[in-house]
Amino acid sequence: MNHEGRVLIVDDEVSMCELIATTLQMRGFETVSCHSASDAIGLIRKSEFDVVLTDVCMPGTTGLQLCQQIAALRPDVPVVVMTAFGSLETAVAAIRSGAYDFIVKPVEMRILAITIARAVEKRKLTGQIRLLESQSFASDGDSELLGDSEPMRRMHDQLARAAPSDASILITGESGTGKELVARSIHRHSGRSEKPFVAVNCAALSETLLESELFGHTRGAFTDARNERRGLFLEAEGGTLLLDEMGDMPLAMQVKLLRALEEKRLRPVGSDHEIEFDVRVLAATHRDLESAVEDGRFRQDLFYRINVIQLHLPPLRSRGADILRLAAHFIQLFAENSGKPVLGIAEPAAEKLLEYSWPGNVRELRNAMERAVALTQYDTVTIDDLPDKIRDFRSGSVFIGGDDPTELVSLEQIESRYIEHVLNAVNQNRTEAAKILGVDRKTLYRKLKTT
Ligand SMILES: Nc1ncnc2c1ncn2[C@@H]1O[C@H](COP(=O)(O)OP(=O)(O)OP(=O)(O)O)[C@@H](O)[C@H]1O
Repeated sequence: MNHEGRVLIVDDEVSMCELIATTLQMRGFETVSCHSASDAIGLIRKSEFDVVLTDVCMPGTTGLQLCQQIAALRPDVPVVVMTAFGSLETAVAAIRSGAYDFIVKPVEMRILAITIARAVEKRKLTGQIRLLESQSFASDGDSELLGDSEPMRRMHDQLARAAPSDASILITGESGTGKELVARSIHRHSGRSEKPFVAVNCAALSETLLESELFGHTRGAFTDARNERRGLFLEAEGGTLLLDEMGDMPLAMQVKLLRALEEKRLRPVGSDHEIEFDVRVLAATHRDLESAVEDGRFRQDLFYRINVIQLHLPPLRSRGADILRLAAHFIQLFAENSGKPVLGIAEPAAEKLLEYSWPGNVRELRNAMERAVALTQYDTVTIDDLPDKIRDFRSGSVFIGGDDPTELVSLEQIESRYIEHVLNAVNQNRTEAAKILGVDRKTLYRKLKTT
């Protein structure tokens, strides 16, 4: 890909989009245009961009709201906002909404090109810093894998047995259940603990970037490759490499990865030579890889290669009293960090934590406790310090689904609505849904087909 960066242009005025696109293309940028914020979000979810350039005034979702959505969805993608001349308030609001920069309309094309180039550069730098941070994560107190509930004990047992072997391990579990923490723990308890632990998020990078990130590249392999890069496999030499969000790896990359793993050799992008490596590979995913294999989205041969041992992290809602142990641990951590004398949690608040369904798992609990410690006016976390979602959560109601609570429906309808409800709760993971529903996967598929 020979271009300076990929820019998404969002403006409801088609002629404006065309003018900007031509200007940027002439300066070597690749551009994609769309005419509404909702189309922009759809494109950002599907494809990789280095910068988003958006107008503020658009019918429907405004450019400022779009900034906020991108900041939540893809904080690594800088947004440049076009504001009307003389409207300083809008420019300030844009920066507050998470925009990286703004340019004033009527747009001066030379300034536009410089601003976009700066934003692309910024994105590259942040990517490198994140990578460094993930590599230098020390094994401090915050990285301990807490939990004493039955499912977590089983997990700890399996971890202790699997860690010293050199086998590939597939770590599965919903988002926020602690998969990365488990990977670090496997590394610490293995014969490779003195060597590096390196983690890479396969979902965050496009196919080309991922290949050069993993295998490295020679100088001049592509436009941006001013220097040679060793790649993460070689950075992790002798140690452990975690391929996080493995279920999102592009199919073409899966082929290259499988070859490298089987031959224990890799070829840096742009090089004629293969290099041997010695790295233990761990993979983590919140997706249902077995279904992905059945649907042709994940290669079966690669699945067998990485799934030598599987460690499954149970969702937080099934860990019983661990919820309170973890809450206490996080309260202590944030109380120490903020210097606030918060000692524990009041009973009604504790009951709510046990009742709640925790779709975001341990990460959600950690965030809730950080917020609660900041908010509380007492020496304990009270029910008022919990987010509304948790405080207002009602469990135990009879499940009917549908919009009308007085509606009377057939058992068959309840079954199909409940299946849909469970699938939504577990991110469409059919293996996990079948477990919760107490049926095997084949039965679940059959029921899905008939509904
Ligand atoms: N058992 C645990 N004990 C203590 N802290 C935990 C535990 N499990 C998870 N955490 C904390 O919860 C947060 C989320 O964990 P982690 O990033 O490992 O989850 P994950 O499953 O890899 O998430 P994702 O699938 O979204 O990448 C981290 O801050 C981690 O330290």
